[in-house]
Amino acid sequence: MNRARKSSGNCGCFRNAFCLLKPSTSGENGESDKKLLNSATGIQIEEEHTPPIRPRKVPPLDLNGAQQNWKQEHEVILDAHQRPKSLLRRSQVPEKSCSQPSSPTKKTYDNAPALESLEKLRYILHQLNSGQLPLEDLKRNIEYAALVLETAYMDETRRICDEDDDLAEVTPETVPDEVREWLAATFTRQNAGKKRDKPKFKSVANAIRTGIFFEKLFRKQQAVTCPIPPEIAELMKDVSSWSFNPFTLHEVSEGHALKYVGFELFNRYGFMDRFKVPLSNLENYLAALEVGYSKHNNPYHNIIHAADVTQSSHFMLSQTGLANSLGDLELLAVIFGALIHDYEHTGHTNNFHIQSQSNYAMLYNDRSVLENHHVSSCFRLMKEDDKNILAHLTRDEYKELRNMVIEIVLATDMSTHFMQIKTMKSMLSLPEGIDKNKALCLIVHACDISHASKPWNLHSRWTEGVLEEFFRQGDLEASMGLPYSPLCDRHTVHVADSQIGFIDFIVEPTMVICGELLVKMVEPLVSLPPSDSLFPPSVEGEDKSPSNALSPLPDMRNSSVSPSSIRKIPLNYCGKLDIPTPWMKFLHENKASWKERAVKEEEERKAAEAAEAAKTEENKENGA
Ligand SMILES: Nc1nc2c(ncn2[C@@H]2O[C@@H]3COP(=O)(O)O[C@H]3[C@H]2O)c(=O)[nH]1
Repeated sequence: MNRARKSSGNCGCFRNAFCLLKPSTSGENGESDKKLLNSATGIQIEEEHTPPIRPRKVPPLDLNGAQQNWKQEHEVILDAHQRPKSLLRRSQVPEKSCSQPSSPTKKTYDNAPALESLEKLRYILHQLNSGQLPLEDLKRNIEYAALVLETAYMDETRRICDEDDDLAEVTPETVPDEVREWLAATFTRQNAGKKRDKPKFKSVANAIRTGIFFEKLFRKQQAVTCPIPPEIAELMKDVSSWSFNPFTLHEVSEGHALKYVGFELFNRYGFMDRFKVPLSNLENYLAALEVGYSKHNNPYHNIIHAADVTQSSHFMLSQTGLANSLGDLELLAVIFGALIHDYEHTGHTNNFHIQSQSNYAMLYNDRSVLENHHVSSCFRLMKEDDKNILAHLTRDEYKELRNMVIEIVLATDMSTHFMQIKTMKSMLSLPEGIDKNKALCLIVHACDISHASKPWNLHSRWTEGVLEEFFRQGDLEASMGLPYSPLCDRHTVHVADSQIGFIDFIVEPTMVICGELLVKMVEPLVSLPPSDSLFPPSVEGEDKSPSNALSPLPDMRNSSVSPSSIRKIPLNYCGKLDIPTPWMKFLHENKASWKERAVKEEEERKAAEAAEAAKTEENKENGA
């Protein structure tokens, strides 16, 4: 069999070839550009002969001659197109294996190296099964086989680009003169200014086709990442910190905190490639979310709150080791659920909607009125093709994700709070495992009220916002003749006391349970024998639902983030599991701050009451 034909071309990865296709204004010697362009892309600009691509020289490893014997026992049977059809022992091999009829005009492409590497791979398998193949040999042979297959692929690619009959697809009228001029001037480095005979149609058409071909090939190979401007990327260095400041992000991004938290986390979790999320759809979807979160100008339930809850959920997943026991779909459910969880919040409580018999209350029969609206309208948004970020999920993946996201968003309804805590407490006390969906729901719910466990500068700002939102509702209730909802009468609320109660009875118990939940879910990963991967091996009969599908996280070599930053297990210097719970420290600090303020507020109230009493007294005397 003849060997693979050699070329003088650079057969680097497709990316190199693609770069050569960029309009080159540089380059001293047009000839060398042409040669590079020809060999890397197979475009016939002027030369008739198109040299094939040469595989990088990697000497195949002789598996100490044993392989030769193995080859003597086996024969790779080729089909009519010289493609490996089967691998048979010699005794079963038919008399004459068919071979591709070679025609003088038709270019023949030699599959010998590919076949050889196929045999090698089969032999390696054979050796592996008998446990006789050293790892080093395995590595070098697989590397060689991969190179050969890449070469075969490049040759095949050239064949596609070179075929005359395809040119019919690119009809002359689709290549207007100015494009032709540009292509000739760009790809052939002829002086575009002076009059010259037109380049051959075939080479220009090839240039178009090959450019499109490599563009697609390049995109396919290139991990899709959402664009993040440098000043935002700088802030995102803290995106995995519990003290991340979403207010600063919102200011620096000029009101797009949610968009950039979405972009950053979709990049870090590799969702764009894993779920083939079209970048423009994600941009459109996040923009629509930001419009929804801004609809009612809420001082609390707005873009920044959604960004805050999403970023806090990211911390829970990536900094505690939890991500290691979750599949890609579960990770997406948490991040996506957090992004959408308060979409188009009206700035009122569910109780207000029910008492005022609002349209939403009618629509959802007084059941988790706002939460139903959030999740329903966010899935409806994706029915618009240009916002459908889940378009490329399989049917099963979509079904599974939708189910998890609905549960997560509905679980942010405070009316389910105590039931969630009670259920989780009992699950934690039992030896059986934790219901994963309930765990994810609790994580996002905890993040939804977690600002009380953030640094004071953040918590105090959130408190202002949420209470102002309560007070606006109270003003509305008063104007509607409705009784004030709890904490909504701006004239009577004791802010510090109410916050101490919020922390003591709601937030702290939730965060404590969260911490216990994380230990229960992550500890088993650490006690696995070191040879096991970080991902629990699939147990016989375990459901193979899409959410358990795990894929390696994106190659973040070009980013400041290493894959381990999502799926790292927090161990201390003794190798013991040490899950960070920064929220506990801030909860205690914030409670102490509120206690101090409560004293001051009480003093101020007393002073105000005394002054009021004195004023009343004075009025009496004057009046009397
Ligand atoms: N009292 C009090 N309630 C809060 C605070 N932050 C959030 N909440 C309430 O917790 C609820 C969580 O769910 P929502 O976001 O729908 O609405 C939130 C508010 O009603 C706070 O700082 N103080």
